[in-house]
Amino acid sequence: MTQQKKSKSTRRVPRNQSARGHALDILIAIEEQSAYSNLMLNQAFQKLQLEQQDKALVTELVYGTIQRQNTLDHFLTPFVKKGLHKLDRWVHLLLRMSVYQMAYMDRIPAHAVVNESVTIAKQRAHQGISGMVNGVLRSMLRTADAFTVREGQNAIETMSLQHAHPVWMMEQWVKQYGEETAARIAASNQLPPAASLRVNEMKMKRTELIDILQEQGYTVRPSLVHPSGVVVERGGNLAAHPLFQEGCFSIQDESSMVVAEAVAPEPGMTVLDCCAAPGGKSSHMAEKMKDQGQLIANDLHPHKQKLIQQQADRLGLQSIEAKVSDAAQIDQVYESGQFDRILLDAPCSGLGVIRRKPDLKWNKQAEEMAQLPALQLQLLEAAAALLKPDGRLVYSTCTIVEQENEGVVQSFLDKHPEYTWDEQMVERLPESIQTLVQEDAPGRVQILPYHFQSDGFFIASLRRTC
Ligand SMILES: C[S@@+](CC[C@H](N)C(=O)[O-])C[C@H]1O[C@@H](n2cnc3c(N)ncnc32)[C@H](O)[C@@H]1O
Repeated sequence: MTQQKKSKSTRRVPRNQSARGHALDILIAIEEQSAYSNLMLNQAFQKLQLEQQDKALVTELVYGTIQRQNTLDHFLTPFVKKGLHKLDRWVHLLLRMSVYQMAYMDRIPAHAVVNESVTIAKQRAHQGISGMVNGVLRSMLRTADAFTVREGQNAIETMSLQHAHPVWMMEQWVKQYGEETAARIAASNQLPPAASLRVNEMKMKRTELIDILQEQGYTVRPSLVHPSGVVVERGGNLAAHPLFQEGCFSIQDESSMVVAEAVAPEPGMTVLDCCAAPGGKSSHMAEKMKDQGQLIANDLHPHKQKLIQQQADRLGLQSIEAKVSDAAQIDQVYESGQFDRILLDAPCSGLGVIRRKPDLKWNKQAEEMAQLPALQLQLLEAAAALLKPDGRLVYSTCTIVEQENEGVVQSFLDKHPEYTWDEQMVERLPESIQTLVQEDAPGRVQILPYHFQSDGFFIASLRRTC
């Protein structure tokens, strides 16, 4: 988020707001409260009761303005003579949001953007500010290359402006993946995420769900990633759908669905999910077990236990037991060698889900991320003590950072000769994902956000030999 800004805003808060006015209020609230954009949008929508069309516009303006903030500032800088850092926070955000519409939203005519932005400025402050907003936006429109990225000081800086990511993050990805792949990851992070559903095969077939939703006017298609997945291209909030309430499907990203395939628990087994809330993968595993056996769904935070239980109740899954404990000490809670399968879906930097949470990329610090592998290794070691000989331990994250993924697993294997890569994992994965597995590394897979326009995910499977 931006560092500048006078803490006291000079704005008045108008009543009867337009969709753009609401979007500006949400952007201001996100900055002032350092809040997550998705949570802030949900909260605002509950209060505002907007039409579906306005909701879509507000969502696009909020996500787009946050997604592209460094590029938008780059475009604005030559036109704001006193410097962006001297603007009031809300004026800066209004300018960013206006430039986002002019540079990236074809369907809104530029003059309409200027007029609307000037009206918003007039409603909130004195004429000087609306005059400045008008002047800046109109001179941008008169300048032929106002919305073209200029060369940065080096190739990485130029990429960071073109693809709207912090320089340090682009640097890290170029080092790990090379320039071309890093650019593809960053470019795909700008695309809006599609919603996807996982059908509960205990209650319904995927084709049945697709037929029902299509008849009701939703635009849906089978997932190319997972055989139980359904991608929703148009139609609205499915969390309110009666079939969701009846447990016929869950809302889950397509990459997330692959994790339970790697674990592949069977009916009657004893399974531990170490970091389970809100319960997406626990419920998927329980469904695969046909709800027979015992699935301990553990999380650190007591308030999240309820989320897991609600999920299990909605889906009618009796085999899930929601528990609370610190997974770093979970070897003190259960007997060693107790579990047939263990999943550690570890807390991570989340850099695979930037499409859903664009604020992540501006808030994360490289130093803070550097602490994660030590914690992840500690969690993996505690979990590993609980697995039966010949059992399976799956480690997954929703990040694309090598140190948190293969790096953690390799450090673990170096210290634990009783564990080895599970080379059979590849055979259990959906065909689409098998194509991503490297021939010489069949026990792990890195899904990148551009592969299927789903979340970036790392999945590794380990086998206990003795
Ligand atoms: C990636 S999320 C898990 C998502 C979950 N597996 C699902 O599919 O719905 C990571 C979870 O780890 C939990 N967590 C973080 N540190 C933990 C710890 N030390 N012990 C147990 N859980 C922890 C967080 O509360 C968070 O819910």
